Amino acid sequence: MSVKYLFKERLEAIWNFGLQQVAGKPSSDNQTESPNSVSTDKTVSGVVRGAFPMLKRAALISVFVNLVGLFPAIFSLQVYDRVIYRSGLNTLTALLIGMAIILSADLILRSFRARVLRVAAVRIDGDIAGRLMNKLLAIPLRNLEARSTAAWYSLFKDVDTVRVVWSGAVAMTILDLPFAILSIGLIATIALPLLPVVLVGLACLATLSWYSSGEFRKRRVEEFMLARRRDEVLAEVCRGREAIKSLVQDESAKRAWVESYNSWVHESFQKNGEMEDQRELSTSIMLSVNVLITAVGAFAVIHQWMTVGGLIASNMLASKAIGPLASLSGHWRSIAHSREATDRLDAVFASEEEKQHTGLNLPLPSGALRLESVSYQHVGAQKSVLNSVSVQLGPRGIYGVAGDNGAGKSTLLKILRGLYTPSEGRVLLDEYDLSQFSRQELSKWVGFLPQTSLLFEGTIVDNLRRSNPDATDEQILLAAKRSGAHDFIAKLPDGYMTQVGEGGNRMSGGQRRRIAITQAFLSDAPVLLLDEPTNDLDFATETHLMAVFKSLAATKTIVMVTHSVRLMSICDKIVYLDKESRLHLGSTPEMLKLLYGISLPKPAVAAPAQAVQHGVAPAVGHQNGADVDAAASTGGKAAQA
Ligand SMILES: Nc1ncnc2c1ncn2[C@@H]1O[C@H](COP(=O)(O)OP(=O)(O)OP(=O)(O)O)[C@@H](O)[C@H]1O
Repeated sequence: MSVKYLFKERLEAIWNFGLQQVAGKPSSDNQTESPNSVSTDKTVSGVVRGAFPMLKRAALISVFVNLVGLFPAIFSLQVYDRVIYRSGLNTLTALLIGMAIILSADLILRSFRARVLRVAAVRIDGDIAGRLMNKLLAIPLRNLEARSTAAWYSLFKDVDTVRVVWSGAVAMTILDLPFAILSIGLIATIALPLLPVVLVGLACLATLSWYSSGEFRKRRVEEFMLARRRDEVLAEVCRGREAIKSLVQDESAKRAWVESYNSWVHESFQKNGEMEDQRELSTSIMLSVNVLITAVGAFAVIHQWMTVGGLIASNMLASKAIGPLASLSGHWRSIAHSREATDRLDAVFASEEEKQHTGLNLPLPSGALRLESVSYQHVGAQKSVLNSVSVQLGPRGIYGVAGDNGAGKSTLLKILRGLYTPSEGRVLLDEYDLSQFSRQELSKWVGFLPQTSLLFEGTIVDNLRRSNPDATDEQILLAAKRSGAHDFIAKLPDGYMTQVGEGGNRMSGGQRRRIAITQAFLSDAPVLLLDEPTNDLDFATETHLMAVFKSLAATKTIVMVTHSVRLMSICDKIVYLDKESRLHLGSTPEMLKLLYGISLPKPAVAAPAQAVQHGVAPAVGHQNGADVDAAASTGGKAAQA
């Protein structure tokens, strides 16, 4: 089976394992020794331990690789001491045939070891990356928001860092290190006078290695911390490209980038300079050892304490004995970086997770929402956004949420959706405390439209199915007609198969909004939470949606945050969040009068043709936008006066 499919299966096993963990079911894989068994140890070292059988296999192959690696030196010894002195051409032929076999075995063993290490490294990478993805999806939104997007993204780079140490040069150096003893033993046997030279070389390299392990001992690689900062700035610049261009913020963007880049490049230049010096020094030590071996060896040969063959062979063996230690000086940095990455990943793996599935199949609630003394404080915020608020919304009807910018309206909606857990108090949906359910369970009961409409690369229909993978084509069509999205989608050359681009950037703001509203409509939940639903929408679409909302409110509880007085006019009640984060509930006419000095005109009942055409009952109430707009402007003027 190809590696591609092997690891696809493994990633699926990790994903299923994550789901079982979330569902609270024990994993049957844990008890078996199948290649896809997933360790229950949630740390990076746990994952590495899972790959121990492969690493042990690589260590075992290393024994043979290192034994076979002694043969070229033995070959030289035989050629110089026996073949040359005795003109033994037959012996030379036999030795050459033997060496050809040994060198072939050496090549096979080395390739095999490299492959075993590569497979172990990919398995370690796949397991950690798979768990990280599971974890990322399970971390509560509040904690996700506490770090920048780039910081989360860089955790996946940490996985690469861990993998690099377990594969390739670093792993091979570590595996070869203990076998230096074999070369030293052979030198002691064939050229004892050279042993002190080799031991002095080893001592010098060990000292250099200890010196170059400073970052490992400090548990901090400054250069990589600064590289993370540089990447964060870069990510922010890329994300804000439109604002930077349109508001001509080039200078400040460049300044922020230059600052982070300079700090990184300064540290990188300095550290790489130190590393290069250390590398050159270790090369010099190795060359000096070779020169000294030749000099001391010549002296010993003259005094017949050893043979010329022993001298040549010892020079080769000395390189094998001290080579891994010399390489280690250059690998400390990767090892230190990997340990730092491991600590960071372990901290994330140990962090709090969202509520897991209860597994219960409860009857659909009627949609009555009740907040009981709810307070909420964001991570790192000085004060609470909501202060002991209590209110009952629904069942059924439309509730508008009004308040100044930053008053906490979106936060309130996220609490009602179960995305934020109250710092104090509780939220009930019918008689159920929301905090007992998982996000997935709640999605069947509570539909949500976020303030910003973010789509994912793919087609329109892909994006719609993301919010309800089981939706039928008919349900998608109905939801799109309700949101007003169908009108523009039907006119696109590729219709529902149109590519939306990265983040939906091939769609206009209003088109993105209509798709996002369709997504919210696709969940047939008894509660619908809408954060500024008609942002970016044209007058006609807003009018159409007002009728749709009114119609849906006959069976659902709709809570919508809005700054639009026109939209507020269709609400049954309005919740107002004041500057002290307190909540006030009143009827729409009463609150509009109180907040904006607007008196609503008499209800008009003309339903928009589009809404009726899409099977939506006529809206009742104050949906006559023109009247409200006129009233709003009068009210605004009155308030100003
Ligand atoms: N992730 C966050 N971390 C820290 N503070 C936050 C976070 N999100 C919002 N806040 C703060 O919480 C307060 C309420 O924010 P929220 O988005 O709920 O306000 P809002 O009433 O919806 O505002 P607007 O009308 O401008 O959309 C603000 O002071 C904001 O700075």
